[in-house]
Amino acid sequence: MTDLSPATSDDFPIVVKGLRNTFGDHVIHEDLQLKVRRGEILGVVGGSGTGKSVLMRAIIGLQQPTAGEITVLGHKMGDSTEEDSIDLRSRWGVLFQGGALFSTLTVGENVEVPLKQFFPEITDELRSEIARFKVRLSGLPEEAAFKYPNELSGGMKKRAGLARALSLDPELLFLDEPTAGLDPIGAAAFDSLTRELKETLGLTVFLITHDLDTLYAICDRVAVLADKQVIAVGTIPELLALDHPWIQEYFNGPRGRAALAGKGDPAVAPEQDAAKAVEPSSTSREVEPAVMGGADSIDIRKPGA
Ligand SMILES: Nc1ncnc2c1ncn2[C@@H]1O[C@H](COP(=O)(O)OP(=O)(O)OP(=O)(O)O)[C@@H](O)[C@H]1O
Repeated sequence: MTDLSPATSDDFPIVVKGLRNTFGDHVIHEDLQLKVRRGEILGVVGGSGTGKSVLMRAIIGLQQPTAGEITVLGHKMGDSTEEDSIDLRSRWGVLFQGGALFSTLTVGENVEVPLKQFFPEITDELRSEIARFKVRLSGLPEEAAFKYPNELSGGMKKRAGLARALSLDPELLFLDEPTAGLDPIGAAAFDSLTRELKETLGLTVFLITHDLDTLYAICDRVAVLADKQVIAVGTIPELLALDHPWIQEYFNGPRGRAALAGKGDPAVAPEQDAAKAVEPSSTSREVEPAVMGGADSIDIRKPGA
């Protein structure tokens, strides 16, 4: 059985124990356990409808669990005072599927929304300057701050959503299928940006994805959701060593093998250069694949354990 007792918020900014989520009679999670390590990019995978987004929403307090305990940055969710929970919400950023930008606000104004909410004392001028900085940090040209979401390409919208997620200098970044709908070049550039931001800003990243290339390129570990639980957490080689049918089919199926073959393929480099041309001012760079291995890193949950 997975040992969850020594978790501290320093080592594990997110700890989920015995989580149960239901919608009426529909049980999504049952006794789900998960620990996210500080400074890692944790990829979260699972078939459609296995509850990846519900898990993310539960962690950030948008979904009230039926049972279980979620501790984020040392605070037990649901137990905090109003003041604590406001403080907590200012320490994470979320990029929802589709970006979830306000269509009637410019990109810059979108980025300013959390700043206004959490730091109302900041002057208009400073708030606008911070927003423009976050827009640039997300690999967009500064002029994009003055555009409306409908004037942006899909890739630029994702970056705008990322700029808003970064507005409060978060410690935790939640990304829900960030590369969905992007062409392979745009997706690779977004992956590079995620890795670069994680390294330079010291973020811990919870990344839901169906994108095998993303998993291979930037995730330190991967958590697999199936049968209402996180059935395994580890590096991809560690997961590949497991005899679980879904894991084998996912990573060893035709798409998994293609993603593995593409990893480290020298042809990737020119594509990523091309990405810079497609999305002006991209801060993307080629990233080294995440270091794999580490005997202590695998965490396998046996069904029923
Ligand atoms: N607000 C809700 N009310 C009722 N059922 C819901 C609600 N939100 C999610 N569900 C159900 O919970 C299950 C898990 O949904 P979730 O969106 O977390 O899946 P997912 O693993 O993220 O799927 P996908 O990979 O397709 O995005 C689904 O069956 C979904 O229909």
